[in-house]
Amino acid sequence: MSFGNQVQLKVYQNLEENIIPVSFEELEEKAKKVLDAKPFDYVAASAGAEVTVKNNSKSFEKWQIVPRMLCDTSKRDLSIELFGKTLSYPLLCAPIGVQSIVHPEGELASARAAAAMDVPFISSTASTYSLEKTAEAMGDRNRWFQLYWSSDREVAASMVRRAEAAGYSAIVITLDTPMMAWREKDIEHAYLPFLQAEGIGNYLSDPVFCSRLEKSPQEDIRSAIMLWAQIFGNPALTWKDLEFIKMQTSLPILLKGILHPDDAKLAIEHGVDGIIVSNHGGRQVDGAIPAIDALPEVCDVVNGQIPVLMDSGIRRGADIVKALSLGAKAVLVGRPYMYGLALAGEAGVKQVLRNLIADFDLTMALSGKKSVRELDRSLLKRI
Ligand SMILES: Cc1cc2nc3c(=O)[nH]c(=O)nc-3n(C[C@H](O)[C@H](O)[C@H](O)COP(=O)(O)O)c2cc1C
Ligand SMILES: O=C(O)C(=O)c1ccccc1
Repeated sequence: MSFGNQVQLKVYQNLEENIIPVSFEELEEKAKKVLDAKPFDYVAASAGAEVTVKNNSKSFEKWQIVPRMLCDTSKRDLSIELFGKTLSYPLLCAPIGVQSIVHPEGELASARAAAAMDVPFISSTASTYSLEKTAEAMGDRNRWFQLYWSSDREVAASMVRRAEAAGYSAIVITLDTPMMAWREKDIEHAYLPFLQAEGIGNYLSDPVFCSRLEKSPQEDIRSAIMLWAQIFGNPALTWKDLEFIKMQTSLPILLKGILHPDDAKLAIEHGVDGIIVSNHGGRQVDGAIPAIDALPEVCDVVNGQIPVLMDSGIRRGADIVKALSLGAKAVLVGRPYMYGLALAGEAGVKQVLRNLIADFDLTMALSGKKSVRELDRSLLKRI
């Protein structure tokens, strides 16, 4: 038997390092065993009756790969070009807030793992550690900053400026979460880590945020938490407001949470540099369309003018092959790396990323494609 790829070879050679389950389902199950119910449910659960999160996965199954034969896939290229940089793989770590609830090193461990695997890390506004500390953990590796647009727009502007100064190379504005959705598990547990000051590291270290407080967060953490709760999201935002953020930075701006083709059109009209098709892993609008089903129409209206990325339901290599074949330039992995983090910190995240890349490379090759540029809709059949 021959090994299909270098990453796979590494997976086999490092069997003793295989410290976490390989399958997503077992990974989730094991994370459930080691974590307390509150943080586990915060990560695993979704909005409402959790219909959308289930359909995110089910809809991937509706798209089936029809592999091609005799295509010489002995040498393969997984790299892509994005905003003037070469990415080794069409994969990024999704922005995930408050990672310290599953592991004390939180985002710092995930960011180090992403850097080691040459996977860009998207740092969340709602991180436990500040964006500067996360940047420091990554050296010169590619990183993006995700913005939750505060209702105090000077706070939002300050974070964007800090991100640019700290070497982040793109800004992702998440549009689908101006407020937290109805998440039944979190309500049952009465669990919101932010109320214990977890996940607000970017605010506590922000000069504009701190200037709004009478006393420093060290002297009066309750007031800081209250202010955070007041200004976290901004449901009043409209397309016109994008101009303000664009004025704060020269970095490319992506909009995350696009599902409707008309919103994709508006995004282009308003001069953004990229979009991320996402339903936030089913955590916001329960009943929302699965992201993989929204992707083809969005890609049709975008028609190659700007890169379209996607997340929500990426679990295995075949999911990446399908998303890219439907027009995504790259995908974001979410919950799987949180479970890797919960089980084994930095090494766990590394293993999740390495397995996903190896699986993607093999699935692409066995489908008869030697580079991501060759993936298109002719490879898929919808049932
Ligand atoms: C625990 C958790 C926290 C998240 N925090 C953020 C966040 O701070 N900012 C953001 O844009 N998206 C956030 N997301 C959404 C992810 O970026 C991504 O859209 C989602 O995880 C994709 O779904 P999947 O994990 O089921 O694949 C979060 C998701 C989870 C599971
Ligand atoms: O939990 C989430 O999905 C999320 O996006 C979020 C929102 C606010 C703070 C932290 C995470």
